Amino acid sequence: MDSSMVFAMAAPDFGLLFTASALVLSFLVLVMLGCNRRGKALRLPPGPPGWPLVGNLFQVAFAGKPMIHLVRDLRLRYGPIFTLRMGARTLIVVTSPELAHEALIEKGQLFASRPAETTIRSVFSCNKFTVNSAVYGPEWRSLRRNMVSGMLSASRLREFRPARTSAMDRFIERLRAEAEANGGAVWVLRNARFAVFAILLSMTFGVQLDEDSIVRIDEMMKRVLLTISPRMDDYLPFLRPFYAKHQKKVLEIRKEQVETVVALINRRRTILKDPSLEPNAAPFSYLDSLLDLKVEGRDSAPTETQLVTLCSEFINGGTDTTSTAIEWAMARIIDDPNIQAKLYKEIVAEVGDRPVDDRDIEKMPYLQAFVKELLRKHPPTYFSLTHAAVEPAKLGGYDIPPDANLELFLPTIAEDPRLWSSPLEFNPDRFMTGGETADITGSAGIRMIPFGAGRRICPGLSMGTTHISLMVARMVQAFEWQLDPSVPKLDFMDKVEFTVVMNRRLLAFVEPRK
Ligand code: HEM
Repeated sequence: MDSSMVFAMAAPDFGLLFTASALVLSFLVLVMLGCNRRGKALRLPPGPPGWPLVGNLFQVAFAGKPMIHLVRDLRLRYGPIFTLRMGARTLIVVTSPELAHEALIEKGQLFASRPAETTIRSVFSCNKFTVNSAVYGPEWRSLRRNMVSGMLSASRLREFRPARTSAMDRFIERLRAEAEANGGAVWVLRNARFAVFAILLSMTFGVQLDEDSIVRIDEMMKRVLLTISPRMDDYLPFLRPFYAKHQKKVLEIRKEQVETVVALINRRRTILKDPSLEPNAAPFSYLDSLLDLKVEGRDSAPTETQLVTLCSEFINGGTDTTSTAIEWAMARIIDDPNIQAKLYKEIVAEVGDRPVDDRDIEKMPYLQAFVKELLRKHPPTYFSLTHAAVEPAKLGGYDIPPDANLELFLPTIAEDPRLWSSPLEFNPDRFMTGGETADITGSAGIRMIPFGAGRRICPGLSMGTTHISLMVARMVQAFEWQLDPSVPKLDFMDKVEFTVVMNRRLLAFVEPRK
């Protein structure tokens, strides 16, 4: 989820960039002599020595491996908390359960804020007017309270059962049709992503959309996600003038997003005035909760563009995270026929032929253990969203200035050999009765926190786990899952693509069960 870990080198003017680099080099001597007096007074966590001005930026960018892998090397060398200076930004990376507990639980309030946004992100977040980007304070509290009570509570989750069930039916039919057309082959991530996106769209606007419209909106949202990936000038602000062309493109994409989403907002407004126009529309939607929302510290309800931003946050927050989990889930199920057999046996014993729905999940301990192990071994994001201290703070005895980006690396927590037996093994049985336990909220101690922990914990935790469990159950109930016969063995290598997906897209072969 932490996109500050990837560089999207959005085509700048390389001639100008070269000139700028030459200028920078000529300034280096001056910089070496004078810069960062403030930093000297602080005792930051250790980290690799960097160059003046750029810090460790080029070492990280040209390390030959992505940040998600580099972190493991760096922690061996510098310990469980280390500093990377990425140009103008200071990243402090936390990799151990003890330090995560200190930051998120013991000193939860102190580290509950978010750092300054990049210029592009500010455009898409309406200057931090979203739950995920808002600084810790009354505005964040209002927005988050509304999202949780308005949409993510257990009762709302129940109300949307019909929409979820019909999206699941369509999902299984899509898989069936794709398999029939391709000799049994299906692309797991693409189909899962589409299904989750459709559910979140209908929860956000309460309208039924045809497949073409869903695809069109999804493509637009993907363009937005690509656009907000960090650029070099986020770390080296003096390069900003060289990204003028890209900045123009950013504003065009924002305009496209606003136009697309405003059309959906207007459609919902029309339905609210006269429900008979679309009898299939849901009685409630996330948008409804926002229309007259009173946000602490603001006089008026959200503006049109703020509504666009908040609705987009709801849809995007849950789409890639959930669908990524489904891709890893099916890979594990294909890789270990024993797991698939146990899941299927439990489903048949619990519901027989009737399609599984979310009420059944609570009665399926093996499915729940499988989903827990899935989120332990394959958290959809390896970094939690970036935290920031509300004031100068200490962590692990080191100084953490408020303008530093605090990054929590989740896999090393969930694979800590001091906390887990055989941590690298994928073994759902570890969570069956009498085995290991893990409270994924982290409040009873931090052992695995795929949703973060503390005040900024993911508000979509229940919905996310419900969707994953339900999709896995429906997929195993409808089909027998097999390995692509042209591949000798599954490759569990990972890569970042918004979330952490399989390096080699999962193409699975399915056989309908009946
Ligand atoms: C498997 C599914 C999901 C995973 C693994 C996941 C993971 C995360 C993580 C790691 C964070 C950062 C927590 C922190 O800052 O410490 C987060 C925050 C957030 N997530 Fe999720 N998420 C999932 C699903 C969802 C869903 C379904 C929604 C809403 C529809 C959602 C909305 C959010 C929001 C709004 C935040 C920001 C919370 C805040 O800053 O107060 N997520 N999520």
